[in-house]
Amino acid sequence: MSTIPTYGDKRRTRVGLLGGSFNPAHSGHLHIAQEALRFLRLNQVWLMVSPGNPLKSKKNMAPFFQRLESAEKIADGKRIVATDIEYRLRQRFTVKTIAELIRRFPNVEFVWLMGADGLANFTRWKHWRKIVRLIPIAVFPRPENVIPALHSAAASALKKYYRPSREAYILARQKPPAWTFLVSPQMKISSTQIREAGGFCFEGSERKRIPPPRR
Ligand SMILES: Nc1ncnc2c1ncn2[C@@H]1O[C@H](COP(=O)(O)OP(=O)(O)OP(=O)(O)O)[C@@H](O)[C@H]1O
Ligand SMILES: O=C(O)c1ccc[n+]([C@@H]2O[C@H](COP(=O)([O-])O)[C@@H](O)[C@H]2O)c1
Repeated sequence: MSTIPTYGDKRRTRVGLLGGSFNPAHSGHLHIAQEALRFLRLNQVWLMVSPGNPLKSKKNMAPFFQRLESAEKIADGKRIVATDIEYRLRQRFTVKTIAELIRRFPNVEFVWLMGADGLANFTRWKHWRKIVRLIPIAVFPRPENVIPALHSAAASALKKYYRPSREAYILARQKPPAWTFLVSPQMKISSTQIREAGGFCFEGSERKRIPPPRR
């Protein structure tokens, strides 16, 4: 069982937040977590498993704890940590999660990490402009999503806050709004692909097995 990470509570650290459904986790997630550690000079990346993406259907969504387990499998528990913190906070909206994390971890410099598909849809997220004011954002290229992301309404609205990829190493220290689009290798893999190939099977009800959320 993952707990709310406390590493960074007392020390000044830089943490990348990779929010996701992880339905299931895969090498694409691991790849961007590793790239983020390196390019953004982070101390940790938290694979923050969503209790339920507000924009995604519950159909074909595995129970939370199975998705958490799959994120734990790709994590190393040191620099890449799978966390159920959003479940414990009872939060599904990123804006609220980030505000709460900033409040709870005053010494941590957080960066939001997402694939190019996230930027392409970003204006559909609740209070997306507020998210941008709360936290620097690093976007990772993803096959078939680079052009839609760069031509998205969000990219255009946030143009003046764009920082070149070569400055990624200071992004975590920058006062938001600030975002970058990393120049890094792309991985053609998705959870959808894995599910469609029958690679993530789940059955039964999670309700029987899991304790109620703790805060
Ligand atoms: N191959 C990849 N390259 C870049 N970013 C990725 C990749 N896979 C996932 N991500 C990013 O990781 C975060 C979590 O993704 P998610 O858990 O939804 O995986 P997914 O493969 O996109 O899932 P699905 O196919 O079910 O939509 C998102 O910001 C997403 O853009
Ligand atoms: O807050 C929102 O409105 C919102 C809308 C869509 C996605 N998100 C978050 O984006 C992250 C990636 O989601 P997903 O399902 O594409 O992996 C995850 O942390 C979601 O909670 C958040």
